[in-house]
Amino acid sequence: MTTPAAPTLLPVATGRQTRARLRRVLRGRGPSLSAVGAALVADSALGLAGPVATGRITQAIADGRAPSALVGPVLLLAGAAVAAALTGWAAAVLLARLVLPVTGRLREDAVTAALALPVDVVEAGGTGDLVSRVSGDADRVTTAASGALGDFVSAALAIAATLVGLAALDWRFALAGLLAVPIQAHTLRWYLRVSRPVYAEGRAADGRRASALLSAFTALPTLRALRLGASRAARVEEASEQAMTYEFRATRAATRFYGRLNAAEFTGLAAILLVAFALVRSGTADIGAATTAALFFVGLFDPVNTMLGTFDSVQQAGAGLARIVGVATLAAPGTGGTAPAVPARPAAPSAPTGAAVAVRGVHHRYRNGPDVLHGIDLDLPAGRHLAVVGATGSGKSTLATLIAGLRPPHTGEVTLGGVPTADLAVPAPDGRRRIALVTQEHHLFRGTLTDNLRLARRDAADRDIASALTAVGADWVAALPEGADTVVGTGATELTASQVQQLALARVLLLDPEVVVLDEATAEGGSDAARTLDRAARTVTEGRTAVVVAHRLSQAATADTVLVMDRGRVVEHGDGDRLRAAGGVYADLWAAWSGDGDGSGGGGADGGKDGGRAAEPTAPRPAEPTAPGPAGRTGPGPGPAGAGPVG
Ligand SMILES: Nc1ncnc2c1ncn2[C@@H]1O[C@H](COP(=O)(O)OP(=O)(O)OP(=O)(O)O)[C@@H](O)[C@H]1O
Repeated sequence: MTTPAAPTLLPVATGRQTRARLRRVLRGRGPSLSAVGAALVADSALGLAGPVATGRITQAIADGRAPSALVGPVLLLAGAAVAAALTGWAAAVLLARLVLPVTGRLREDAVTAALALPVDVVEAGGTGDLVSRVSGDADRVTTAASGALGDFVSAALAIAATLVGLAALDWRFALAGLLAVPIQAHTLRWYLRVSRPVYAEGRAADGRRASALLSAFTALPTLRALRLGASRAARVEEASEQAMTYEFRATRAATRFYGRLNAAEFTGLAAILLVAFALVRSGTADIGAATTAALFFVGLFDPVNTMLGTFDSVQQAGAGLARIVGVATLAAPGTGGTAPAVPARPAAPSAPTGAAVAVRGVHHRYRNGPDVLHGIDLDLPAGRHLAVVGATGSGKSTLATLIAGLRPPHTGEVTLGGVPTADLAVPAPDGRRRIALVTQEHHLFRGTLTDNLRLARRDAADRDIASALTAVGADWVAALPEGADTVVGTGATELTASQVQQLALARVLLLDPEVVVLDEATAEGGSDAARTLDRAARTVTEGRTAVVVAHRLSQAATADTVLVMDRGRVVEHGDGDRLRAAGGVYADLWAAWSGDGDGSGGGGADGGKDGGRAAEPTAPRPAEPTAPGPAGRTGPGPGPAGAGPVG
């Protein structure tokens, strides 16, 4: 069987990291832990009352005593049963109260950490793997912690109490019972050796299956259009088969494990009965003690099987926990992969001083691919607007995501007010977002339109939402059946791509960031929708530092500076009017665009989309260093010299 092409899975935490994380979340819960321990110990001790009472009853009958002699043991039996029920119930409740907040916190931290992960880490790891960690693994840990863990501890205590009970009857009973231990220990060692890698590989196979499923579902329209459904289904099936293979292997190991445990039970019980026979014959023990000893040992079957059997779930939970903590170690800034965990909220970086953006010597590549940006340098003073133009694939969106801090550059630095923008993905201590990015991807969550906008600011008042909608020209909201309270999204009121884009811009207004990066290209140039979006974009960028990827040249017309990119390099940079006059690449693009119409937006800025004009190789002009311009602006000034390239 061949392995389906799989993304590099996210890392798994080491045992030390996982234990450290557990210690952190359990800190301050000592009293709850003690209460659970006390309830479990009491429950285990009460479990011995049954065999003791039965032994006494057997002895009374063997001695031919009056029925009244049975009253004491029967009362002991009944009392112990009631008390054991109460302690068992208390232990379960106390354990749930301890475990549920702890596992809830673990899951919450994993989700927080996952949301803070750099985009390229998620892309490299596969969204499916991430989803399987914060859902399947987190569920497994919760279930094991509230079920198997309690069973495991109470079984261990029951075993300890029974061994003490056997020794109290006669040390030889305890010794006979211990004969089963080497077989059990050997069985457990064998099982752990065999099953541990099976579980770890099984979890990884689950992650690959989830990734395959997720990518198939997200690409559904494309798969249908290209009739690729069958081949994609075959890949999902292959990933499922791999996951199933591990499940079969785990089941086979578990069956053999329980078979070997039965052999251990048989050996121990046979030894106890032989010792009992010898002790009764020699008069060292009576029938009652022999009965109690045999019942003690039989009573061990369940706890031993439970304890060894819960290794299954405990192991699975351990593997799941290590995978969850692995996400957290990646997300913890500056941990170097050895940090015990992410804090509840990742540490906020130092605050930027001002809203100027600086790009220094930036090269970027996706995973192991070739460089798609080659040595970009750029200075954008606070409050200035930069338009980025260039052919399809020239690196505009990549530069935009680096400036927005969605991913760190491979080499070089992108800063806002002196702080790397990738660190600013975490909101400032005052909850404010410094940078907002509006991309070409539209995200409309099913819910009311208001809910969709409150994603940007949870406490936004209705009037703030109304004024944000007005500012982006979303007059159509008033015509919806319930205005801003209308449920929108799949299966409800559907919105056009341009309307969704307006909502994305309205979100930026609510977010009120210092820097806005716009990389949206929904509307055809020259259409009413394009004009509305251009107006909305101007409103959103007003008073902020702005980077606009100009998919329509109309978007570049009002920028302070224009940056022209070609094949990952800056080939022109400067004032738009002067660049047009300079007769270079931008002038060509402008001519092509305005030639299509009257300059009101008839064509696209992407050379590739315009018949490949700007997609032709463009010879870079001699490099020019970035230097403060005459009016305090940095980078090539607006004069003819400014029409030259930067990088
Ligand atoms: N997530 C990604 N993984 C791998 N390669 C990518 C990724 N995104 C972009 N690229 C590659 O990086 C290069 C630059 O792409 P980018 O999207 O930045 O260009 P662009 O100028 O914005 O193009 P467009 O106008 O079509 O959006 C291209 O070769 C593209 O194939």
